[in-house]
Amino acid sequence: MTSRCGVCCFNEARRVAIFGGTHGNEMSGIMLVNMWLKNGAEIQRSGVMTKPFITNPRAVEKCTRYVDTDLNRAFTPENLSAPSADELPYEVRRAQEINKTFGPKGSADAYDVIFDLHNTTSNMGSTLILESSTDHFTLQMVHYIKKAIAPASCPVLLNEHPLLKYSTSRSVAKHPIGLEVGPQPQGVLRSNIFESMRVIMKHALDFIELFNNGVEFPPCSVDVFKVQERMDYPRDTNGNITAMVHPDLQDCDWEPLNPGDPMFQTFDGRTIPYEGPSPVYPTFINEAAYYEKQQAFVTTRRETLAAQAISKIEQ
Ligand SMILES: CC(=O)N[C@@H](CC(=O)O)C(=O)O
Ligand SMILES: [Zn+2]
Repeated sequence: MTSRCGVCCFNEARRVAIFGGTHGNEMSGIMLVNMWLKNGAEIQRSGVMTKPFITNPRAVEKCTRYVDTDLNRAFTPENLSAPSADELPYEVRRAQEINKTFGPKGSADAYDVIFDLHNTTSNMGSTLILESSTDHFTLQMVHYIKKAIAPASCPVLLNEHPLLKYSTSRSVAKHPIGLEVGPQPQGVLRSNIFESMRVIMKHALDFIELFNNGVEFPPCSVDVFKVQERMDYPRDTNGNITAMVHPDLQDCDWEPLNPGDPMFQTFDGRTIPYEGPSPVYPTFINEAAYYEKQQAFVTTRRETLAAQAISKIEQ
């Protein structure tokens, strides 16, 4: 990136990948990518090479989140630099292969943009996930997508948390972006979720085409939900959960949770309230994959980010 008069200049985004099956039981992304592998006409844009790719084929085959370890946590410097060996967990070997093909992570050779398609059992709608508040290219892209799908909403989750941020598959790209659409049960394909995901991808690729064609995007602001804290279920000393997400909180992703509001309900009907100091916006409420990660939901706060003007570097 270079800068002139407050405009961030980026190279054209020529190499773009769409990942599906980072989790092998999140069906909409898998089905879309498989469909585009057969016929990629709808994801083609002039001047852009868009590569659909199944990231965890063994997990997809078994329709399970992962085989040995979560691929979407595996792109750490340690894993990516480990000497290749058959004894490594399958997903670590796979992360190394993906890093070779689409990275190397952090290098000039890395893909420009990677979209990573996920589904959640939570009622999150179509959510875009960002890993950086200072990547003006992705900020402009999410601003474009939000405008394009309005009045439908498209919340943006920003995960820059020093402890809760993880090493995603998409993180090998210069501009990583996650797309999380729900609610959809694991292993189930829902047509409304599939279509929402497809529409967002259409607008995202349109944005890249406009950018490559020289359209300059003026400064704008983007409302995001910034990750604050992981909230676990109440558990007994054996680690078994002793309460459920409260019915008043279930499905209420992105709605304010105020101090004193019901949060969990014990099996004998007692309510456990939220006791934080101020309102938060919960999301990933009751995500199936997060029971093993000791997370009932994650709290966020609203923030408005400033996106600088962007333009392509003229060659
Ligand atoms: C439900 C699920 O898999 N969510 C994703 C979110 C992301 O891609 O950042 C994950 O935990 O990896
Ligand atoms: Zn996922």
